[in-house]
Amino acid sequence: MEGVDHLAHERNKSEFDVDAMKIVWAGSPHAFDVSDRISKLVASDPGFRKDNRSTLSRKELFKNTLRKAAYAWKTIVDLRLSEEEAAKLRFYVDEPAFTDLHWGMFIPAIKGQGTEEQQQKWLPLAYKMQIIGCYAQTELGHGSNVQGLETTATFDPQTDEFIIHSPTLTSSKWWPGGLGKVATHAIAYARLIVGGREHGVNGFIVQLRSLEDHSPLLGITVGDIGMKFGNGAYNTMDNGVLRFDHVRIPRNQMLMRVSQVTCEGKYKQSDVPRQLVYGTMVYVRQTIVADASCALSRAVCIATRYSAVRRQFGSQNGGPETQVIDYKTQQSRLFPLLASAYAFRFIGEWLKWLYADVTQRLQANDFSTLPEAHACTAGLKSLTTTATADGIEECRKLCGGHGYLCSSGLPELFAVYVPACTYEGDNTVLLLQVARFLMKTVSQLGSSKKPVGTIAYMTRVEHLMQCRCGVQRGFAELSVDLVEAAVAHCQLIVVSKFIEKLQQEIPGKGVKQQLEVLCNIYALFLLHKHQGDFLSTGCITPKHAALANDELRSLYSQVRPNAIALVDAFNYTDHYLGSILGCYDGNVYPKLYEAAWKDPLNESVVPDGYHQYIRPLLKQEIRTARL
Ligand SMILES: CC(C)(COP(=O)(O)OP(=O)(O)OC[C@H]1O[C@@H](n2cnc3c(N)ncnc32)[C@H](O)[C@@H]1OP(=O)(O)O)[C@@H](O)C(=O)NCCC(=O)NCCSC(=O)/C=C/CCCCCCCCCCCCC(=O)O
Ligand SMILES: Cc1cc2nc3c(=O)[nH]c(=O)nc-3n(C[C@H](O)[C@H](O)[C@H](O)COP(=O)(O)OP(=O)(O)OC[C@H]3O[C@@H](n4cnc5c(N)ncnc54)[C@H](O)[C@@H]3O)c2cc1C
Repeated sequence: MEGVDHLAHERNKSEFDVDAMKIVWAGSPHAFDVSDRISKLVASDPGFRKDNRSTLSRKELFKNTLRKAAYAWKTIVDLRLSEEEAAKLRFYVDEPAFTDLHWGMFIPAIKGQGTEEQQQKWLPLAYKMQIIGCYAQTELGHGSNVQGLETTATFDPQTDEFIIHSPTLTSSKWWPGGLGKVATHAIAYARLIVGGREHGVNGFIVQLRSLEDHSPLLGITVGDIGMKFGNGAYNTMDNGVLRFDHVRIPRNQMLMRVSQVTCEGKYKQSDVPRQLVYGTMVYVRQTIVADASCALSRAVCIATRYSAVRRQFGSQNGGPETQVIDYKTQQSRLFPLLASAYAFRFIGEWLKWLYADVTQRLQANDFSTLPEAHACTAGLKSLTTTATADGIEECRKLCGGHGYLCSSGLPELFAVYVPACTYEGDNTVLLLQVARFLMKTVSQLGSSKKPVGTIAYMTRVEHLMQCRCGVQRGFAELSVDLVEAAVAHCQLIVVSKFIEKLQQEIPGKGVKQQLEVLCNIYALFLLHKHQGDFLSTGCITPKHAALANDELRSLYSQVRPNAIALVDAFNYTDHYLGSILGCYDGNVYPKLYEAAWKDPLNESVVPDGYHQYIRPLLKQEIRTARL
């Protein structure tokens, strides 16, 4: 029945203060207030409805996305929302759109790689959305290999301009979000050529479309690259293709914080690492880690609530069947994902601190922690997105057949999420960067340069020094093992930062105890999953492995009575979850049944096509094959 909380009996089992846990999950009382207020604002406004997406054509879907983005901007302006509240509103609108790239990459690129003067010119236009930007780096022929990009930017000293050109088909920009139909400007990455000499890849602000009638400017060929995975999903985003035919831009539209070109045509490299040109990717990778905890927690919330509602087998003397959340196999699949959602939340908080710290250091020309920041953002982006994509699929399977319905919210969540394993850096390519960082650290063991921070533990692996003198097989030859080592390194960081989180003052009855249980589940689940490595390297004995498995079972039993409360702590509205299986009141079956009849296919009792195709079949009016 509507209005009845079918999960009340589960919520009454909770052994901790859920409201206090909501603050922990949000990060602070202020952050909780903003999230709670904005999520309810979006949920209550029919202008942000999203339950019809799966029935729209691509063009209808995209136009609806533009409408929502404009409506969101009007809401932000009318309500005078702060930058923080505006970002939260776009987050809870929950639809990939050009605004992600405008706010999430175009503006950060100008802030990170533009000079003060360039920031003063372009940021006010971008903040007022008087221009709409995208981040055009990837090309048809190159994405991972940035140094392989082919677009050229040739300086013309006669006119004090750069000539931006796509010399080959494979140099066509391909994938940039927002580019296909909306962006008026791009940060385009191109090979800088001055006086016939190449100076690597740099970013250039290029106007693509007229601000009067939105038509592509002279020399610009631009469009959408076509349908992507899933129906709705990421098809709300106009990932685009872009070709330049000798497009001229003023010299002051090359982002010049890292490198400069003077009007005399002199190239100058600032005394900052060239890799700062990659700074926007580092920024986005750290936001992607926080986003992983959001996506995984959404899937876990749905699967946990539904696992408590769903009963299957086990009826005694006509009594109720067993809740599937009580099966040990369901717990062993679900609870490590619940623990991972919390673990990724805290590692996301730490990574945000690390990024802010390295950014502050960079302003003082202190580049000492840049390599570690690159390795951490790359590795943790890879680790958390892989685990989250796999976790969302596991949550779908945990919900049985109904998990495959669009009304479960899980297929759409999966389809929107999985490109995170690729964009902002293919996950394997990024792990190879971590592996390179680890090998460089090993090569420095024994020198005066002592490993600190997240690699401090490597001082204790002196034996690695010997292997350094051993048979040196190439990095490429050992890359599979090195990628595994990179994953292990990142997992150690996640566990360490979860433990550090527990050293902090955490208010609320039973809250710290619950987090300790989840931290132990996260760590012991990894130990169990990789016990072969731990045993073969002598890190643990078979007895330790058995003890760990026993402890895991005990920990699952400790989580069980708190599972619903632990996902309630995410404080997601039913609107944001977009899932009948995960609805707060657990009133699943009536909602599933009601939703079915809303499908367009049920607008008529007799389906279109019956008279044309089925009736002749049934009436044997179609010549049957000779028997
Ligand atoms: C790193 C590469 C793989 C290789 O680069 P290369 O130049 O060849 O370097 P190497 O030779 O490997 O290494 C040389 C040294 O440089 C060091 N290094 C490398 N990279 C970095 C770095 N980034 N920082 C620091 N140092 C670095 C390296 O360690 C070596 O050091 P050493 O010599 O060993 O000491 C490079 O090619 C690469 O990065 N490839 C990956 C390409 C990539 O990631 N592309 C991404 C394109 S953009 C994209 O995909 C966008 C997707 C959009 C998705 C949407 C995301 C959400 C939007 C944001 C969130 C929403 C916010 C909304 C807010 C709101 O609404 O308000
Ligand atoms: C939804 C989506 C949105 C995107 N948005 C943008 C955007 O806004 N702006 C933008 O510029 N780009 C964007 N991209 C592009 C994205 O950044 C690239 O696709 C990504 O960096 C991967 O590069 P690639 O496609 O060249 O993959 P490849 O590198 O071609 O990957 C193919 C395979 O090769 C392997 N591989 C590659 N190099 C190595 C190596 N050295 N060693 C071992 N294995 C290797 C990879 O691991 C992978 O298995 C987007 C992509 C997607 C899917």
